[in-house]
Amino acid sequence: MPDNATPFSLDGKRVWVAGHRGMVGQAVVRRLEDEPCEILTADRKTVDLRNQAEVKAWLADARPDVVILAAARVGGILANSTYPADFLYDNLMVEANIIHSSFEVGVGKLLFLGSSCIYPKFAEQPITEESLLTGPLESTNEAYAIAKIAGIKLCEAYRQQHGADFISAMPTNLYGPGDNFDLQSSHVLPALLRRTHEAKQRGDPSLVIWGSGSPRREFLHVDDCAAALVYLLQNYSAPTHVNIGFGEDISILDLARLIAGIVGFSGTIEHDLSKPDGTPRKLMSSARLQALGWKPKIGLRDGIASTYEYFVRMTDQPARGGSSLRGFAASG
Ligand SMILES: NC(=O)C1=CN([C@@H]2O[C@H](COP(=O)(O)OP(=O)(O)OC[C@H]3O[C@@H](n4cnc5c(N)ncnc54)[C@H](OP(=O)(O)O)[C@@H]3O)[C@@H](O)[C@H]2O)C=CC1
Ligand SMILES: C[C@H]1O[C@H](OP(=O)(O)OP(=O)(O)OC[C@H]2O[C@@H](n3cnc4c(=O)[nH]c(N)nc43)[C@H](O)[C@@H]2O)[C@@H](O)[C@@H](O)C1=O
Repeated sequence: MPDNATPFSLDGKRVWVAGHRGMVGQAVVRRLEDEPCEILTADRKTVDLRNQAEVKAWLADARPDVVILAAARVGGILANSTYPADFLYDNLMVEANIIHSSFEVGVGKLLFLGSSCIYPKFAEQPITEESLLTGPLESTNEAYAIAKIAGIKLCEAYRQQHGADFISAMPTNLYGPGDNFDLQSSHVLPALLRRTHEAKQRGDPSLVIWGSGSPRREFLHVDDCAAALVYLLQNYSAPTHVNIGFGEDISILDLARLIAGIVGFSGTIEHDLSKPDGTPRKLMSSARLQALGWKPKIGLRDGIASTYEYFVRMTDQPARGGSSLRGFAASG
């Protein structure tokens, strides 16, 4: 069987999960523990992925058969719009270093993770893979989106020029255990879980959400995302990137109401209109992935409820000597 044929077996393979400490990386590691492969990891102190020499040396030494590129500078709407240079530079460097050096050391299969923000701001809904580069991007995350589009194009180019089996997946907005709960830099779902929990604890009469509440987003549990990523590794080999979505979207106001119900907060919801709304709607078509034979299992209500249990468990820990909840100590 040629190297880039499907199905691709992970049996006995050495798989490097780049970004294994992040929300997606942790979920991918959990999922790969069910496969007969060897999982390789390297933390930021060992390899700064923006540093070409460090990435090259690490890959030349570790010699993975498979690379899952789940490392990136990631953040919500405010972080993206406040630090565009960091989001563009870091992500371009991480992708370019890992994709190029993986090719040089002969990695057999590489999976690059992009994001649904690569699509035009006013793309037709649900958004198909063909919408890429058909219109202007949303300004709040243009820098990040351009870096992610460059990553897709790098994978396509190494496939076209060198026959490398490099593929790309575009997950929708994700949530779950291991998420960043920092109120300034996080995405909406972890931010609202934390803010609603704290409002309930304080007995606040109201809760503030950013923007008008009218934008619609599609949310996928990170364990479903990890399952889809491993499925794509095993069953997909082609130039076109593949959307990974949940199949339904929800307005931010309805998400806030859903979270309030799960947390048990009965106050009112108010709006901070100084904060951006971002793209009005982002519902992807996952028809290509479904045609390959994969669909999600975790419903939004159940997924949020289990993520809230995780959050409460983690926030309990300072009393017992220190929290491992990401972004918890850093914000107010
Ligand atoms: N979260 C979401 O809603 C979505 C995420 N994605 C994509 O999924 C991927 C993972 O995202 P997610 O898990 O949420 O992000 P996280 O921020 O949780 O994790 C990112 C990981 O990348 C590592 N990393 C970043 N920069 C460097 C660097 N210079 N050197 C070494 N390691 C680095 C971080 O290391 P450290 O722990 O040391 O900081 C961290 O482990 C990204 O490609 C993202 O674009 C796509 C769609 C939605
Ligand atoms: C995954 C994806 O994530 C980002 O794009 P986004 O979907 O716009 O991000 P978000 O989750 O931060 O916001 C979604 C919506 O929710 C509203 N909102 C309300 N209240 C809070 C709140 O408290 N925090 C945040 N962050 N948003 C809030 C907010 O105003 C917006 O209307 C990019 O990083 C992008 O690059 C990317 O790939």
